Amino acid sequence: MSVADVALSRVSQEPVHSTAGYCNNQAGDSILIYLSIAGSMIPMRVLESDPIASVKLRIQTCKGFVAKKQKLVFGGRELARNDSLVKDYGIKGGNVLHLVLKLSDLLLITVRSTCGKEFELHVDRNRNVGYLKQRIARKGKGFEDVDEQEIFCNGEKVDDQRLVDDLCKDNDAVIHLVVQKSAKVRAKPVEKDLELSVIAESDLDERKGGIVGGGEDNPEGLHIVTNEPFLSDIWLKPVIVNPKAQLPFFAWDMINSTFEGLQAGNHPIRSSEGTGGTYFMQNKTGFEYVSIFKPIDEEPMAVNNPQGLPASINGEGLKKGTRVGEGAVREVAAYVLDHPKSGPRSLSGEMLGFAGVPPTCMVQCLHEGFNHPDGYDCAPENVKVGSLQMFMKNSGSCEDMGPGAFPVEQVHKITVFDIRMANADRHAGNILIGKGDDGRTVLIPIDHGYCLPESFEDCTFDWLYWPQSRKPYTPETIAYIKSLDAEQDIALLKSYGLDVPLECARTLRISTMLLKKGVERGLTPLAIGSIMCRENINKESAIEQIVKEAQDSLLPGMSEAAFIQSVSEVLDSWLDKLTN
Ligand SMILES: Nc1ncnc2c1ncn2[C@@H]1O[C@H](COP(=O)(O)OP(=O)(O)OP(=O)(O)O)[C@@H](O)[C@H]1O
Repeated sequence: MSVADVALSRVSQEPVHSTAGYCNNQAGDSILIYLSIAGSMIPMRVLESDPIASVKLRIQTCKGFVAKKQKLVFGGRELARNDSLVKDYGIKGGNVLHLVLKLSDLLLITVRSTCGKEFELHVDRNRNVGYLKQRIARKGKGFEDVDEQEIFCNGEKVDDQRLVDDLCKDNDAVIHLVVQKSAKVRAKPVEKDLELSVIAESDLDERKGGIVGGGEDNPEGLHIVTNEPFLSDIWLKPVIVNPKAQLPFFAWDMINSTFEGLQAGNHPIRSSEGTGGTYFMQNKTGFEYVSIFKPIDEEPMAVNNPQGLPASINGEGLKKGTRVGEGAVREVAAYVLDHPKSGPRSLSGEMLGFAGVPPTCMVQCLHEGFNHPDGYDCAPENVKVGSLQMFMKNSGSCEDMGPGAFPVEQVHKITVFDIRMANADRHAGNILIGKGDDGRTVLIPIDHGYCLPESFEDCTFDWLYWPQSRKPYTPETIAYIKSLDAEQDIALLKSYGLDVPLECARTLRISTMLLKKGVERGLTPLAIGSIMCRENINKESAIEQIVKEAQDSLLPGMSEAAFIQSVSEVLDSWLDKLTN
């Protein structure tokens, strides 16, 4: 069921007393709230003592939206804690909850040959069968000629105009792709994705050298428009605040490929997942995604947010201690601070750091394909500023499977990053699952718009509940943690022109300190992470209490350094009590 399928009437101005058609619950402390989704209002009865998880389950039962694909927002705050109660969030009768659905746009299609070789394709579910054939053809190996491919679904030939999404509607359907003269490909939907199995009539794959990637274009040269910006209706250039902090070559490659894609007429594709405006940017062939663009004016609660979230009243973002419009800067900061084991990356340095945050930079981009609710022309006010992040090939997110299979060191690198950055948005959907060169599972952390908040209130880490977080850090990871230096990190951000407000710099100092002191005492990721996260929404975390105690012990007018020293002492005695 898609959002558009929810044909619901708007809420009436009068309180609604009839329960006909509602998600109903008759118990004593029940209240009537409204769910706002895609411009419609759904009345719904819940108990004030209901956990948020039950509210989501009720929405699932009544409306068919799977609970883990739901994001609920009330009063400018995401109801991120499933075990917290409706009343904990201050929700009262008559209140409106905004429901955002995290629908996956990309289908992972696995093409498997009888020789045991396979390749994967990511295809937007809104593309048609003709496009799917072209993607298969680009992989070579006997499929080159699109005209030789025929796709059958439930015994009927599917024409090229049919949407890929339609092929996955019926989970029992078997789809066949017949490649005339050479091979057959059979496909069946596997949960949300599609698996194609190739039944070659000969050992064609072998003769052609096996199944490998389709020789992606590797555009050379720079195609960034650097002269007058508004001569063209397409515009993309990096935002470089400090000219001395140059962009590495791989960031330029990403920007160039993205620009070529736009120039070739390949429009940004808006993700239906997530609470903000997030766009998949294509390369010039239109067959590959190159990057992810997140404009600041389309962030959750920002004025041009396309997901229907109301604008923030006081400027505060969806998570406590963050501000609307700062998400892109935080995304860039997260990449800059995720330095490799060898230290902060230099120009020729490694692309990925310790945790593997995808390369991210700040850009400005003009294109009609973004959300322009007031209309579009090639005017300066329509230029969007935002973060551009490298698209990472993946087979879904950690939300799609149980955590048992994730390698310990992959989970640990993310725990280090999240604690250090006091990440307020680390749910399993924000970790993609990729494959390293050696074929092993790699976890890819994304979505860092709520890192380094001004306070620790909303820090939550899904990995706290994963078995890997109970295992101690390895000596290599401990060595990396010991090498971290918050003062150097703050200076590094400044060298990129990213001015860190005092409160955010303080967060970085305290969280780095907690991480270092924690490993010195042999604590596990679970033990350290639990100090940073609230057990429930109304109980302050240990780190919040420590910060408060340090603040209380300070005399007015004392320096930041004195404050940090005070936090250090309180933290030491807290940890001593914990470990003795
Ligand atoms: N670097 C990336 N590589 C590949 N896919 C990505 C990348 N970044 C984001 N995506 C895809 O885009 C989707 C939306 O991105 P993201 O979660 O960052 O958006 P958001 O609006 O900030 O979401 P949220 O509501 O979780 O905060 C992701 O679920 C993922 O499928």
